[in-house]
Amino acid sequence: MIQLDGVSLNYKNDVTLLDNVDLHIPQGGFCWLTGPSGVGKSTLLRLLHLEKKSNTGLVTILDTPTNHARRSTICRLKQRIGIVYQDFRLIPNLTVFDNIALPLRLQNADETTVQRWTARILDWIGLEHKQYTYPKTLSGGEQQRVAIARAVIHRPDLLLADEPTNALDDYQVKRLMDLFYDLNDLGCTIIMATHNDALIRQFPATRLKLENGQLWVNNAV
Ligand SMILES: Nc1ncnc2c1ncn2[C@@H]1O[C@H](COP(=O)(O)OP(=O)(O)OP(=O)(O)O)[C@@H](O)[C@H]1O
Repeated sequence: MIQLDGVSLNYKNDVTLLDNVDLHIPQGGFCWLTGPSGVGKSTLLRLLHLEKKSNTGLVTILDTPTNHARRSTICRLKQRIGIVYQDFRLIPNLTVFDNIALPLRLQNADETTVQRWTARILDWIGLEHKQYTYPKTLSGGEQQRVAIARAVIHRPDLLLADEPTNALDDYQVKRLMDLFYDLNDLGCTIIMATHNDALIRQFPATRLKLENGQLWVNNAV
């Protein structure tokens, strides 16, 4: 379960992005996060990923109150979260294989598991032939597929995705949504920021709309 109670958030001397926001998402929920450009969607995802602290209010992630949590608790929680950044944030001096394998290695998975799971997901994203290359040699769409693979390889309990379809073609978008639905069926909570209304219409789910510091929740009919 994800819960925000009276959460406010702003960058120094800047407008309030979240103004006393309450939110409850049950485990296994699937939500679209929408709102005009610059309204704070990426920042909200960073808050849920425990990279950014709120100014006030309580933040509960995967049933764990985080405000006064120890650093070790936060580290363990973060290992249960997958995130696809809008700008991918692949690690430039790691190969495609090592970028994707990173979450498993951070969990100290044994190397046989690392090799097997990474090979499987490389096959799924169609980039086995590029596994020994570095991110800067990839196209935007290829980088996005690597970022998606890295976000899901450790089967997270919470998946945060910031416009993960931007650089993908229609075929890849359909496969991505199938993957996200499969993960969601396994109990993963998914929050996906998008500007793509057609995608939302095609795949109805709860819609969180962020505007003027308020988060409006619309359940899919
Ligand atoms: N590190 C930062 N320091 C100061 N201000 C920031 C920082 N990161 C983002 N902002 C500001 O916070 C506001 C919200 O940015 P954010 O990226 O969260 O919006 P967004 O809704 O995701 O936008 P978009 O849809 O265009 O991706 C913007 O005005 C942005 O300039």
